[in-house]
Amino acid sequence: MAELAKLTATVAHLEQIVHDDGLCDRLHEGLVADAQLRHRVEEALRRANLRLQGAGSISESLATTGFDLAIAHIGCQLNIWTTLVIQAPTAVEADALAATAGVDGALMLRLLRYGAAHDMVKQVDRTTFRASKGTERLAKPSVKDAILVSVDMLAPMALSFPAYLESIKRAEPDDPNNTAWTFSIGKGQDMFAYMAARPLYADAFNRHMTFLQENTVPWLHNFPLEQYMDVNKTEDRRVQFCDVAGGNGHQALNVVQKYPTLEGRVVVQDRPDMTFTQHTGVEHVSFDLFQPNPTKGARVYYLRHILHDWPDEQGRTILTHLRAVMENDSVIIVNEMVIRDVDTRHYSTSFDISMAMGFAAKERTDHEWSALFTSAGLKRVDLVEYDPRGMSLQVLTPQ
Ligand SMILES: C[S@@+](CC[C@H](N)C(=O)[O-])C[C@H]1O[C@@H](n2cnc3c(N)ncnc32)[C@H](O)[C@@H]1O
Repeated sequence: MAELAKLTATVAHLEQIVHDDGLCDRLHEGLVADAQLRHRVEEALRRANLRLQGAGSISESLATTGFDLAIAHIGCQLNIWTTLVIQAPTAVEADALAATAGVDGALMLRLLRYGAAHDMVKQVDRTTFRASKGTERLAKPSVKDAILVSVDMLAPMALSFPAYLESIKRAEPDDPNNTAWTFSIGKGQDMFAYMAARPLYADAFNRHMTFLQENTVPWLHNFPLEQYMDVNKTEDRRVQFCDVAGGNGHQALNVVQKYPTLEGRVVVQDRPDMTFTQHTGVEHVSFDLFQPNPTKGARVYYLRHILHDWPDEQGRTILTHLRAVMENDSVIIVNEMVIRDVDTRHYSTSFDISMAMGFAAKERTDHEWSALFTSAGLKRVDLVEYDPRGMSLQVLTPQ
């Protein structure tokens, strides 16, 4: 069959990529610079793999879904990835790694063999391993943070989702006080309050939120934010940019860095129990999303990954509080996913389901966003998709 011959040639090309580190690195660099192509490659490889699998393969991959996460986490806990990266390019005997980590030698060999089959390490011979690109990635603090949050928080929450849905009689989740999270790990406490009481997770989560932007096209690259702020005005202490529930302020920092002549104030608001990173040029203000906003008349109120954490009723309250403190020339800029109605993708639908689990909230379609804004007395005057995975900027003014 001609199609099989074609597939054989495609697979041979992919195998060549997999086995040639230099080629892999060059392609990786190219994809970092081309987000559209990177997204197409990710989707095409993932979907082709799913489409070509038989029922047996699908049940095997579903049955082993959590294994990569578990082994990646064990590797972090035992410092396997960092040790291999420090030793690189020298290869290390499994026994030596086992002795350093205080683990049984035979077990270490099996963990490393799994790692080699899943691109976490490179196997040199029967008992020797060295760092690969995959090991370097696993050794990055940001990846370690994501693994920790996933193992201790997200994965257990996801596995409780079926039982939780039964407990709410299969309704669409819409109560932020009763979510798969509060039902399982949170034991009644919402995720933000849970993390605020546990700095290990709050810090990892905040660093993860900062890291998220590394995998998307930076929103400030092509967006003319200067149209909405007074970037060159002197002696004006008006708030120019207010990052509403901005976490540790990394987005506001990007604004200060992009507009060094910005004279007005840049403010980051978040919960009083949230620990902030101090950034030069960025002020911190404690606030509550559900109380009147203390920062009046800012030029820009910016919300990234906030409204997707809340159902419509709470989203409307958040926007109404902002609407109440806007001046005639103020805008709200919402940096969120606009999820497609059809031809949906892995990234956006995964986020959507995780919002349902964690917060009884959702990623919204174009239509759902418009309805939410209108219900809060706002109108959308611009919509720019800046990332191929659907991340978009929506500019709102009072109606
Ligand atoms: C998903 S994070 C997004 C953080 C930041 N905007 C970003 O894009 O990295 C949600 C933020 O909302 C804050 N938050 C949650 N509930 C809040 C409340 N009731 N009042 C103020 N901030 C809140 C959290 O502390 C957290 O920093």
